[in-house]
Amino acid sequence: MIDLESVSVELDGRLVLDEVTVQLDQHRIAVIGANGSGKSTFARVLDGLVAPTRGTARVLGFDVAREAKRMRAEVGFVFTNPDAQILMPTVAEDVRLSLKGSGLDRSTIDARVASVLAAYGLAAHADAPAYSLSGGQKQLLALASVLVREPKLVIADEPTTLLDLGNARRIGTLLIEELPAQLVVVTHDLELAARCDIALRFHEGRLVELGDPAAVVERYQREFA
Ligand SMILES: Nc1ncnc2c1ncn2[C@@H]1O[C@H](COP(=O)(O)OP(=O)(O)OP(=O)(O)O)[C@@H](O)[C@H]1O
Repeated sequence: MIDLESVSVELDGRLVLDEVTVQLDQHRIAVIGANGSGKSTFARVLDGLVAPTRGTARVLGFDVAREAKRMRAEVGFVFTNPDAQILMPTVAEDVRLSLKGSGLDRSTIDARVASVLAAYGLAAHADAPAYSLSGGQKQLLALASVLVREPKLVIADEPTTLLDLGNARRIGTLLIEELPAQLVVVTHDLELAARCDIALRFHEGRLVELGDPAAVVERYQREFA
């Protein structure tokens, strides 16, 4: 459950989120809108990466400003650029790092890492250097490293932007149809947005529309017709 009450964010003295109030319990939540409209800032508030300047934000029952550390144990954030989150030299080590401190025993960790690498088509690259992967494979690795922790909520900021059509479809289907967790996806891919359960549209820092994704997408497209 996501519950924002009059959340405003000011960065460098500029209002980038303006009094956002919203409650969301849908499984697949799309966030759309023009460049600079505040989508990424909204996503970062949900993960505690950006603190509200005013208002309160609760995610999975946690106050994001005061309980960010506990909340992050349950939330996975996927960045647009996978290089921002790939930390370890090899593919398998990067996935394994996500389970550090999980309290799981070694054989359970081995099994989880192997199963996630297989699920994302990366098993053959397990011992390869992460830098040797293609952009799409890196995005798959970034996702695998987040999802191996089995978060309850996944926040993905434009996860298909860097991908070719095949990989974008593959990741889109994985996120929309296969991911067990709740998903918030910030995207310019309006087809992907339309496949969600609800869409939110931001404009100049304000949440200007939310509802049936096909209808929200259609009205957005009509503005540019
Ligand atoms: N750290 C920062 N300091 C100052 N301004 C910022 C900062 N981060 C973002 N902004 C500004 O806040 C506004 C909203 O940015 P945000 O990244 O949330 O938009 P967005 O809708 O995700 O855009 P895009 O589609 O281009 O990714 C922009 O005008 C941006 O320049």
